[in-house]
Parts: sequence; C-alpha cells; structure tokens
Amino acid sequence: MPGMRWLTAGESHGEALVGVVEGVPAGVEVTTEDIRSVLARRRLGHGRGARMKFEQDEVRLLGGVRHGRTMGGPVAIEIANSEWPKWQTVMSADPVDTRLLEVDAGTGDTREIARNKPLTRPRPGHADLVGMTKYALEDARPVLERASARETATRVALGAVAAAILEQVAGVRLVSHVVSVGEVEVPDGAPLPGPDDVAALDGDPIRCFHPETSAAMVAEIDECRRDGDTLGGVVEVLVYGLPPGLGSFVHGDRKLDARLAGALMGIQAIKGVEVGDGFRTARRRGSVAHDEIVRDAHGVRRTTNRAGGIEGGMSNGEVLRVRAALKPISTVPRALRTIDVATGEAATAIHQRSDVCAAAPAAVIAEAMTALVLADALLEKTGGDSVAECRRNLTSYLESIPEVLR
Ligand SMILES: Cc1cc2nc3c(=O)[nH]c(=O)nc-3n(C[C@H](O)[C@H](O)[C@H](O)COP(=O)(O)O)c2cc1C
Ligand SMILES: C=C(O[C@@H]1CC(C(=O)O)=C[C@@H](OP(=O)(O)O)[C@H]1O)C(=O)O
Repeated sequence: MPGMRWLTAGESHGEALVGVVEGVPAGVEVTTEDIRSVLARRRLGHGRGARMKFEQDEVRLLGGVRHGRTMGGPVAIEIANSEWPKWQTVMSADPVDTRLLEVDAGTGDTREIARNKPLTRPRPGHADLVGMTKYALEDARPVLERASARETATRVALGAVAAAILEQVAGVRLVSHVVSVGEVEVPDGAPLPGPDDVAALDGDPIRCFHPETSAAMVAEIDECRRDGDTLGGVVEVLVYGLPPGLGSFVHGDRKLDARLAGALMGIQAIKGVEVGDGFRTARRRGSVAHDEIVRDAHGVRRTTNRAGGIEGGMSNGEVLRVRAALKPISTVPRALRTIDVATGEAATAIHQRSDVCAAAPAAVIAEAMTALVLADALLEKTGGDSVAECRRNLTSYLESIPEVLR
C-alpha cells in the first residue's frame, strides 16, 4: 500500500477526539510530549475565545507506538475534551432521560437546559442551515458539533507524526506563520522565515515574524472585538529540504499542488489556496512569471522561486511555499440576520462562546495538513516499511540523479 491515509472522529463537546494515521513506517521517533507541544501551539493566538484558556487537549497515544517509536501499524491518538464533565448528558452517545437535562439535581443549576435547547437560528457562514437541511435535523447542535474546528486538534496531532516522518527520513522541516489579519499585512519583500527562526515566535500573540505588523494585528483584533465583529486572515507554510520529484504530472489527482490545495481547503473556514506567487502570477507576463534555471557552484537551481517549489505537480527542490485564506469567524457577536427554522420567522443568528480571529491556530493547522500531504508523497516515492529503508531508497534515488541535473 503506497503512502499514508488518515481519519478523525469525535465532536467538539464530546468526550474526546480520535485520529488514526495508517501507512507509517516502523522506527519513527514520536512521543506524547511531541504531540502535546504542537497542540499547545494550536491553542495560542490573540483573538481566541474563552475555551482555549482552559482546554488541556489531554493526549493519549493509543496504538502504533512503543517506547517512543512507531511499530509499522496504524498510529491512534486520543485528545480528551476538558469540558466533557459539563457536557456529558447533552452529548451522551447513549440515550439519556431528557428530564435529567432540565435541572442539575445536585446544584439546581439550569445551564444544561440552555445547552440542550434546540439551536434553531442558523449562523450565516457556518454549516448550521445547510447541515440541518441535508441531514434532516431540527437542531443545529449535531451539525456544529462535527463542523467545528475543534476537530483540527486531531489533525494537528496526526500532523506531528507526519512531520516526524519528513524530518527523520529526509531532513525536511516546516515553518508556518500569519501573513495577514483583516487588512493588516506583513510588508511585501519581508524575508522568509527559516526553520531555525521558529523559536522567535515564542510569546508572539499572532504567530507573525514581523513585530510591528504583529502589534498592528493585535490592535486590529482588539478593535474588532470591541465592535462586536470578527476577522479572517492569510497564513503561509514554508517547507525546507524537500527532495525534487514528490507528486507527479501524470494525472490531476497525483499532482502535489492539487493534493495540498485539497488538504488546505479541507480546513474549516479556508476559502482560498495559493501556491507560490499564485494569483499575482496571473497578472504577470511569462518573461517575469517563471523561475529561470541556472547551473553554478551550487549546482542546478532557479534564480527565483515564484512557482513556490512546485512545477508540473512535482516538488522541484526549491522551498515549498503555500498560502491559505481564512474567512472571518461566522459566529458574529453583532448577530447577523437569519430565520428561526422552528417558526420560519426572521431572527438574529445564535451567538455563543466563539473566537474573534483564528489566524494563528489556522497557521499551525495548515502546517499539519501540509506535513500530512508531503509525508504521504515522500513515502510514495521512497516506499519502505522502516525509516531506515525509506532513507536508503531516498539516498539511492538522489544519488542516481545525473550530475548535470543536480
Ligand atoms: C482554528 C479555527 C477556529 C475556529 N473557531 C470558530 C469559532 O469559534 N466560531 C465559529 O463560528 N467558527 C469558527 N471557525 C470556523 C468554522 O469552523 C467554519 O466556518 C464552519 O465550520 C463552516 O465551514 P466553512 O467556513 O469551511 O464553510 C474556526 C475555524 C478555525 C480554522
Ligand atoms: C474548540 C475549538 O475551537 C472552536 C471552534 C468553533 C467552530 O465553530 O469551529 C467554535 C468554538 O467552540 P466552543 O463553542 O466550544 O468554544 C471554538 O472554541 C478548538 O479549536 O479547539
């Protein structure tokens, strides 16, 4: 079986989320602590809602790893939802006595009534209305529980396994950052961050390498929050050390850019993906749109990297550069117009605890999705049931490239 595949399950307020990644070679070093640290990065970001203040993302490696190394079988990861005790009756998998939902017998607390009330005023921009239509539901709860970006915690955990494969087989490293929030953008021509610069992001509230822009982004989010509004942004993922020839030109669904676009578009609220200079390239003439090929003391290289490291659906050995555009959060405090589907009357959309801007976590999620796609493509190229075998195959491929092409 070539490559890898992955799946997630679980709801935003269920007991836990579960992710499985299959096709992982034996011998990949990965620990619970590695996964914990990427999840901690995903929780950060100025503009996150109240949940991220207490969410612990408690991780358990349930299968596929022994003594810190993968064994060749599927890797299964569980992430517990910290609030589960509060949601236990509302989200119980088994039928419950609904009278229990009316009043908390111990405390007399009635909060569970609110939580269990059918949500009938769908939010424009969220999955609520069309999800209720499609799945024949009178309540938006089952829709939002799975549509929620809470699920991306699992993808980030699986992405940590993929990043370990990339680094341990091929020395590939990834960097993700926020390049705009609303209209506040990192200036054109700002140097691209490298993998060793990531430490500089520690403590940055936005995951932006440009301190002045980061401060302006924070101010923009604060102003937006005061206005009862929400914001989107653009995130970028850079990949260093990718060998040439991952992906293929032979068929649309084998193209690396197509696979990345699909994976990034699959993240909640992502509405655009750009590879390299993307949309800007469409405005240029060919003579200044492509990357000329030269051979010098460093070997064969491109003089520029407008293509963002992919030509003909294959990695070309340059730095891979992809961007994803995140729409503003659709739970807008200054509630938008909708209808109450219980009555058909005009109403304002449900408002509940929510993020104001999710650009910083979106960068971490985009990095994880990029890692999953690239690890899949790397394993396709290098085959191998163990890290050592993949490395041997990669070395043999790279050594077989004629001198004149290197
Ligand atoms: C990290 C992250 C956090 C998000 N947080 C929220 C949120 O708090 N409230 C909300 O309404 N949407 C949030 N979203 C976006 C919704 O999940 C998304 O808009 C919804 O599932 C509909 O899917 P679509 O936007 O892809 O069409 C978030 C998205 C991401 C990536
Ligand atoms: C829980 C996460 O993000 C959530 C994504 C989300 C949505 O609608 O997508 C809605 C909010 O959920 P809640 O109503 O429970 O606060 C966010 O907090 C997370 O990223 O871990």
